[in-house]
Amino acid sequence: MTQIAVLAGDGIGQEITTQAARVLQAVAPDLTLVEAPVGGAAYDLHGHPLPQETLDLAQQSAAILFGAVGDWKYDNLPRELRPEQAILGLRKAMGLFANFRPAILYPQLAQASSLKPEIVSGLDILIIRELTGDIYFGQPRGVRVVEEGPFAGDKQGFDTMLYAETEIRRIAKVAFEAAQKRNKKLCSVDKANVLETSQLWRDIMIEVAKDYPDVELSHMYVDNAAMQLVRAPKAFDVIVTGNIFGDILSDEAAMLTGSIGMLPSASLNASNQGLYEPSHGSAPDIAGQNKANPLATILSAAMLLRYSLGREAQALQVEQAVATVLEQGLRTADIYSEGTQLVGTSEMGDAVLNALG
Ligand SMILES: NC(=O)c1ccc[n+]([C@@H]2O[C@H](COP(=O)([O-])OP(=O)(O)OC[C@H]3O[C@@H](n4cnc5c(N)ncnc54)[C@H](O)[C@@H]3O)[C@@H](O)[C@H]2O)c1
Ligand SMILES: CC(C)[C@H](C(=O)O)[C@@H](O)C(=O)O
Ligand SMILES: [Mg+2]
Repeated sequence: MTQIAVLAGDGIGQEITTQAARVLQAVAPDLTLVEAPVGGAAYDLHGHPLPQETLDLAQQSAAILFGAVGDWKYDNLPRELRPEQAILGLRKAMGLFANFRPAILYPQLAQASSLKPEIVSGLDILIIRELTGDIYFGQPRGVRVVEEGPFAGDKQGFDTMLYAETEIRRIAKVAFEAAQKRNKKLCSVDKANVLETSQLWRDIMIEVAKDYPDVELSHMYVDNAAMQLVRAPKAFDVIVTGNIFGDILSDEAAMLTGSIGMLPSASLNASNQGLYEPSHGSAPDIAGQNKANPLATILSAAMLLRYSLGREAQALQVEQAVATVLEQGLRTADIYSEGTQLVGTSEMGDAVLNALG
């Protein structure tokens, strides 16, 4: 029995994972999908965003299909009880350090992108984001009172950006190997002109590059990368970067594809156990209205089939079905343009199911 944990979470999480789970079950009826609460939904039920039973289920499953967590109503809880701790906790507990965020423009969506069609048409880039280190997890962090200097007596918030050599080396290897399978161009994004963490990152990238002479390594500062992503995104092939820069750049790249509702992701650990989720959040502003685009989650399910289960043919079947519904002109509100047909979340799911062939 191959078990998949389905963790829907909050906001649009339930709506989008319902559609992705239907698609997954249709292409792979042998999979056993088991649901568990996570995020704010789990806090409401069990007083914790990542209950032990949910973590156990995730760890015992072949892969995890994840929706999204978070809602403004939990923003005043102590940090360790906020919904976002569930996804951060899963990444950390399962060692899911390698996050793949492919930004691919489906030709049918060239009009939906906020950039001119000629800038984005044919776009196919891969952002590889380190996911278990950096300022997200660095200690110490907290709020203290400043003792001296111009701000003495003030409360001061602080976080620590750090990366160990091993953490950089292992994400570098993943990125070079991914680049080898594509156009053999890897751009490492950092802020080495200012940050020690980034200088070490760059030094290790250069060192690891020696083992991959067929891959062309370049470096770019993150501010420039943010600019180049909207100026000439097709100049990139694979981007590798740290946790916080990758978070920001992947949302930016999402818009190149027409909508954040189109960007899937895979988060893998050393044994290719994986968590699959859209790159977007729980979108509380449109939750419960059948408006959310489920395609990023459906495409995440395709990545699950490919990366955790090695089922390339089924993954392609799902991706082809997504291309078909876009070709048919069906659009959720976020990717709608004149002359196309506006549909809701569940209708989009129905259409993908019908297109599976
Ligand atoms: N991995 C995760 O679970 C995850 C990721 C990002 C944000 N969050 C959380 O989500 C909550 C909302 O955060 P936010 O508003 O900054 O980001 P968000 O990604 O949830 O939403 C940003 C904007 O994009 C729209 N959007 C997002 N997904 C969409 C979809 N599938 N279809 C159509 N439109 C979509 C939303 O309506 C909103 O206008 C916060 O609590 C945040 O912490 C969770
Ligand atoms: C919800 C939040 C913790 C998360 C992150 O910052 O990693 C999200 O923005 C993402 O991109 O998956
Ligand atoms: Mg993010």
